[in-house]
Amino acid sequence: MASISLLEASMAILCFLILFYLLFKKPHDRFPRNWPVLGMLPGLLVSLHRLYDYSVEILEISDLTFLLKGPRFFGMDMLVTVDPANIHHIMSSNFSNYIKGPEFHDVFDVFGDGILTADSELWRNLRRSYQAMVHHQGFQKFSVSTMTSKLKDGLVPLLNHFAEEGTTVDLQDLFGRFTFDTILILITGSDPKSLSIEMHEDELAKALEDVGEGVFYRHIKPRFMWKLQNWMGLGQEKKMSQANATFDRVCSRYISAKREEIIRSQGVLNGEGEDLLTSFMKLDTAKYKLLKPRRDTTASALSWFFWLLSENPIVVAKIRQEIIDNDLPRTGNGQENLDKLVYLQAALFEAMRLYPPVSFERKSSVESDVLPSGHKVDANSKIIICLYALGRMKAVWGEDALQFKPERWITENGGPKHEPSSKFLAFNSGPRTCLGKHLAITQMKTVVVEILQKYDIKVIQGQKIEPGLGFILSMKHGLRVTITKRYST
Ligand code: HEM
Repeated sequence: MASISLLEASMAILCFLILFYLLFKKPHDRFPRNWPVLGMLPGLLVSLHRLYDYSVEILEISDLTFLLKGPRFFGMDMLVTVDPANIHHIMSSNFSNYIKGPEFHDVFDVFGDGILTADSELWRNLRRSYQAMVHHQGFQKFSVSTMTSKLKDGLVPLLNHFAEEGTTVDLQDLFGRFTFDTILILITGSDPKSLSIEMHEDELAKALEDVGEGVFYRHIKPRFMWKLQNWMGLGQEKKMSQANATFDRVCSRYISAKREEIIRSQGVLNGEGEDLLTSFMKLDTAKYKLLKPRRDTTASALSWFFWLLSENPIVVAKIRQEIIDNDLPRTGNGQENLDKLVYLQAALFEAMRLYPPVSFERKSSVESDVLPSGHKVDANSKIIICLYALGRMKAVWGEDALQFKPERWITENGGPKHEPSSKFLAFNSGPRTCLGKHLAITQMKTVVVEILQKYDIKVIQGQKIEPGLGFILSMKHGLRVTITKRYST
C-alpha cells in the first residue's frame, strides 16, 4: 500500500507541474523547459499527443541534435540526433562504441536474446546465421512463392470480397494480416491464416502489437516506474507481461511441432524451400530458440504509402503508366520486371522517408566520445536517432522536405538516385543494416503492382490519420477505405 500512495503522490505532483507549465508557458517557447528535478519531462508529457511532430520542431531549431534532460537521478538523459554525420559515426565508422546495451535488452525483454537485442559475439554469430539463411537460394525461392500464394489466394480474394460487398475495410489491418501470415510461414512453416474473411484475431499478432506500444512507453517513463508497474501488473505493463507469456507459449508450441516434424521426416527435408526454424534447428541446437517474429514493418510502409497515394493521384497515374510501359500486365511481376519499376521504387522510398516503419533507433555508448557535431558523449550515454524527424529536416532534405515527391529519388537520366543510409535510415545503416531489405522491397512492389492494376482504393474522408506511439510507426486509427474493381478479373 505504501508504494501505491507514493506512486499516487508522485502522479499528483506531476499533474500539478504540468498544469503550471501549461499556464505559464510562453506561446513561442517551443523548446521544452528544463525544470529543476523533473528536467524536460513535463514538456514532453504535454506534447505526448503530437510527439513525432514536436520532435521535428525541436530538432529543426536545435541544429539536428539536442540533449533531452530527464528527471534527475533517474538516468533518463538522452542525446537525440538526426545529424547524418553523427548517424554515420554511430552506425558505421565508430560502430563498436555504440551498442544496444543492457538497458535496451531490458526494455525489449520480450525479444529475449534475439538478433534485435543482441550485441558483440552473440549478435555476430546470429547475424552470420541469418545472412546464410536469407541469402540461401532455397529460402529466397520459398519467400517468393510464399508471398505470391498469400497474395493470390489470400489478399486478392479478400479485396474482391470487399469490392463486391461495397463495405469499408481497414487497409492497414489487411496489410498487417497479409505480412503477418507471410512472415510466420517464412519463420515457422505454419500458416496462422489471419488473412481470411472471418478476420479472426491471432493472439501472437495481438501480443506483438501490445509489445510495440509498451516498448515505446518504457522509453519515456522512469525505469523504476515501469518496473514497478510491471511488478504490480498495472496498465501497459500488464499487457506487456501477458504478451510475454503469449510469446513464450506460442513459440514453444511452434518449436515442439517443428521438432516432431523433423524427427518424422528424418532428413528428407533438404534445404530447398524450407523455413528459418527448420534451417536453424538443423544447424544449431540452441539458436532456434532466439527466433522470434517482430511486429511488421512492411505493413506499416504499405499503409502509409497507400494513404500518400490517395493524396497524390498524379503519382498513382505515373506508377500505372510505368507498369504499362514495362508491359507488366503481359509479362508478369517477375523479379527482373519489378527491378525496372524505378518510379514505383522512388515512391516507396519517399513514403518511407516521411513515414519510416521503425520510428527510432536507440544506442548506448561504451566509452566516452565526441560526435562530429561537437557533442560530447559520456560512457553509457543513451542516444536516440529519431527516424521520423530525420526524413523531415529541411537541413537534410531541402526546403521541400515535407512534400511527397518521388522525383527526388530519380536521377536526371531517369535512373534510381542513391541516398546515403545515414540520411535515409529506414533500413538501418552500417553493419546492422536490415537483412530483409531486398525481400521487403520485392514484397511491397508485388503488392502495389497487383492492387494498382486491379483496384481503385478510395480513402474514407473525415477520418483522422495520425501515427500511433510505438516502435513501429503504424496508423493510430487504421486506414478505412472502399475498394472497387477497375475491370472484371
Ligand atoms: C519495409 C520493411 C522493413 C523495414 C523498414 C526494416 C527496417 C529495419 C531496421 C530499421 C532494422 C534495425 C533495427 C534495429 O536494430 O533496431 C532492421 C533490422 C533487421 N531486419 Fe528489417 N526491415 C524490414 C523488413 C524486414 C524483413 C521482411 C525481414 C526478414 C526477412 C527483416 C529482417 C531484419 C533483420 C534480421 C534485422 C536485424 C539486423 C541486425 O541487427 O543485424 N527486415 N530492419
